[in-house]
Amino acid sequence: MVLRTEGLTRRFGSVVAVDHLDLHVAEGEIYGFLGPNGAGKTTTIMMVLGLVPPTEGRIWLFGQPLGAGRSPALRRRIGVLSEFHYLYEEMTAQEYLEFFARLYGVSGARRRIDELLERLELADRRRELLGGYSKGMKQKLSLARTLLHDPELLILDEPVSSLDPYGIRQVRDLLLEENRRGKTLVISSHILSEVERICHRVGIIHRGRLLAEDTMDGLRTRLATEQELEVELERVDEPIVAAVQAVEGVSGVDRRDGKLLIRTRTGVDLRPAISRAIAGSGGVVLSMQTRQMSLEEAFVTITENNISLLAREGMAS
Ligand SMILES: Nc1ncnc2c1ncn2[C@@H]1O[C@H](COP(=O)(O)OP(=O)(O)OP(=O)(O)O)[C@@H](O)[C@H]1O
Repeated sequence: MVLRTEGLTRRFGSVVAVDHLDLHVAEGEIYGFLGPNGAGKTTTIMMVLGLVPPTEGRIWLFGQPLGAGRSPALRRRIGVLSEFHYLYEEMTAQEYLEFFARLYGVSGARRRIDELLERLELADRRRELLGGYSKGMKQKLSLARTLLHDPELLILDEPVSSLDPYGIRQVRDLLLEENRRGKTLVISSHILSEVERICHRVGIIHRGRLLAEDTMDGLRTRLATEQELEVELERVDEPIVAAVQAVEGVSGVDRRDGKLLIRTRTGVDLRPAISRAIAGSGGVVLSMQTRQMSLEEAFVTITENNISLLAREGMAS
């Protein structure tokens, strides 16, 4: 495990920002750390970085327990992109990266800086003062700084919050490449469609508690209380709809654009029974597709509607 926490807790007065969190991030994985505003993501990251002391609980980084002091050797193995990065407005991008390269003692800094600026399409703007940079450009430059010393573990707090879709794609491609080179990534975000695209596993945190920690597929399966089947028919009529509605396990049927949208419970495959019901009413099935629940839907479900359900099921401690 690159990162592990056990019973990690942080209180601010009467507020429990992080509540007995057990996280597991394995080497080489891209881990999405998701949660709504105020869920406790930043506080968790600050504790992992040794910037905020935990009230209770323990943290291991690269298998070593995190002590009270911040070890410089440990810091060098981690790259952090936080929302609070301060950029020196009177420096150019080139000067800024050279400054940090010297600070970190990066060898082969010139090539690394060139490569990162090229990858993030900032190379043409490298001689401009950062005061004139847009928010998106600043965010990309902060990411370049985070990657500069080639850290093994990247902790990225909302890495694409200021980026347009094109910038998001650039950053995503760069992060995927870092991961292919063996880097472990922890990405805290609420931009779910992007996280969904690159994370191997996600942890969902709400009010400081971990509601779920699972692979994307596992999470979808566990979160979806209903799934939807989209059935295309040669023709749709009322007897067919009635026959489908009568199939046990079907909770609703809608007609849209000559198709049937059938809601069913998860965990049961009703396709054979539905096919038989349609055929028995004289219908002909042209195609049948199960619609996957996106993480965005899962996330909305988990944070707004299904918390008590999840708590009851004991999906996470
Ligand atoms: N220094 C502090 N003093 C008091 N309360 C704090 C402090 N830092 C965080 N909190 C509280 O702890 C809770 C968790 O906040 P945190 O910033 O960790 O959430 P987050 O998931 O990062 O949210 P966001 O997505 O909005 O950044 C919130 O209720 C917040 O108000």
